[in-house]
Parts: sequence; structure tokens; C-alpha cells
Amino acid sequence: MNDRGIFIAIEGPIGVGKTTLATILNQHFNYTLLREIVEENPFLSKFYTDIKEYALQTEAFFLFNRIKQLEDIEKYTLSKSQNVVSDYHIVKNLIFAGLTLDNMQFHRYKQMYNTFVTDLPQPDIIVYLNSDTDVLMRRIAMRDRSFERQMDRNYIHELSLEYKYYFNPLSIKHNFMGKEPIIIEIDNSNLDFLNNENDRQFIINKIEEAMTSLGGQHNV
Ligand SMILES: Nc1ncnc2c1ncn2[C@@H]1O[C@H](COP(=O)(O)OP(=O)(O)OP(=O)(O)O)[C@@H](O)[C@H]1O
Ligand SMILES: Nc1nc(=O)c2ncn([C@H]3C[C@H](O)[C@@H](CO)O3)c2[nH]1
Repeated sequence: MNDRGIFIAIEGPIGVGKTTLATILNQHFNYTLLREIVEENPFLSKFYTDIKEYALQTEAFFLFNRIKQLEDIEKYTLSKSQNVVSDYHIVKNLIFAGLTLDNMQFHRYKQMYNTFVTDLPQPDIIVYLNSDTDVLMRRIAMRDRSFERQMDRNYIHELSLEYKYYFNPLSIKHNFMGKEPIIIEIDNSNLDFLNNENDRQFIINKIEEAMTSLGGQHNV
């Protein structure tokens, strides 16, 4: 038996529904909700006007904020047997940085990532959401964050492909620090777990099945 809390992370490209699903799961399971910082990143709106120019600052800011958040969640929540659902996994730093940094910057960034990330808590379950690029573009437009108004379709498409690569079964061992979480992959293009009770229940059932298989390790 393991007295640590269960850690569930939601991942997938921009606008796929991570925060929406994490909030629903938080309400359903009554877990602690860990949300990524967005508006607080002082480089993000500049980043979207000139990706190459602002990539390094943007990626570094996201990385160090997430490290701090995950250190805190370990110290104050998981180690105290409280369960957590988060709307990100730290591997997203590598996924974005691989797209936005040049080769030399990415090489150095990865060394830094590997140094810091080994000691951070890893989720037991990752829900990997994906959707067609056109659906992602529609949802990003509908949400209407000011700095995402000129979102480049090609950037979203490339990002989706990078996510597919990172969540490919062959890459998983490599990218999740030797600890292989249970990965639940869901194509969210035609689901509406916000408004449709059946769609919501479909995802909750999948997560409950995964939790049952963790049962021996956790106090579930
Ligand atoms: N399954 C769904 N069906 C319809 N609309 C959805 C669905 N999931 C999310 N949305 C809507 O799409 C928009 C983006 O969702 P959300 O903010 O949860 O995405 P996200 O993955 O957290 O994005 P980001 O990566 O930018 O943080 C929101 O307006 C949300 O209401
Ligand atoms: N460049 C870059 N690196 C990241 O690690 C990262 N994480 C999130 N984001 C962007 C996507 C959404 O616009 C918004 C909310 O997810 O922030 C990122 N952008």
C-alpha cells in the first residue's frame, strides 16, 4: 500500500480541453486542482507576436514556474495523501521548446529540464486529449484570449504532431523518466464533456477503471 495521493494529469495541444476536463474531474472526484499559470507569464503575448525572438524567455519562465508548482504540490498535497488533478504534465515544456527554440538552445534547455525534472512527482495517470486541428482552431477562437487571436494554424498543427510523437507508445518510456504512467488517450474532436452528460461519464468511467488498476499501489 502506498500512502501518497493519486496524481492525474491532463495533457494535449492548445485548446483541446485540458482545463475544462481538469475542472470537471476536480468537481467529480473532489481532488486538489493544479492549474498552469498563463496570464502571469510576462512573455507570452510578446511571444505570439515574434516566436523566435521571445521563445527562450517564454520557455524558461514556464519551466521554472512548473517546477515550483510541482515541488509545492509534492510537499503540501501528494505527500500528505491528498489526490491531485492537474491541467498539464511537465513534459509539455519539452514539446513546446522543441518547436520554438533553435537546436543549440533546445539542447541546453533539455539538459536543464533533465536536471530538474527527475526529482519532481510524476502522475500515476495521464489523460492525453487530442483533436483535429480545425476543432482546436475553433475552440481557441471561441475562447478568445487576446494574445491567441492571431494563432497560426500551422503552429497548432505542428504542436499536435509533436504531442502525437511524445505520446507514441515507443516514446513514452523515454519521455516519462522511467516511470510509465497509465495513459488514457481520447480523441476529443466529437465529444462535448462540458455539456453532454454521456460524454462526461465516458471519460470518468475510463479514469475510474485506471484508478482500479492502481488500487494495489494506492489508498483508493
Ligand atoms: N469537449 C469539448 N467540447 C466543446 N468545447 C470544448 C470541449 N472542451 C473544451 N471546450 C471549449 O474549448 C475551449 C478551450 O478549452 P480549454 O481552455 O479547456 O483548453 P486547454 O486545453 O486547457 O487550453 P490551453 O492549452 O490553452 O490551456 C474552451 O472555450 C472550452 O469551453
Ligand atoms: N511556448 C509555450 N511553451 C509552453 O511551455 C507553454 N505552455 C502553455 N503555453 C501557451 C499555450 C496557450 O497559448 C497558453 C495556455 O496554455 O499558454 C505555452 N507556450
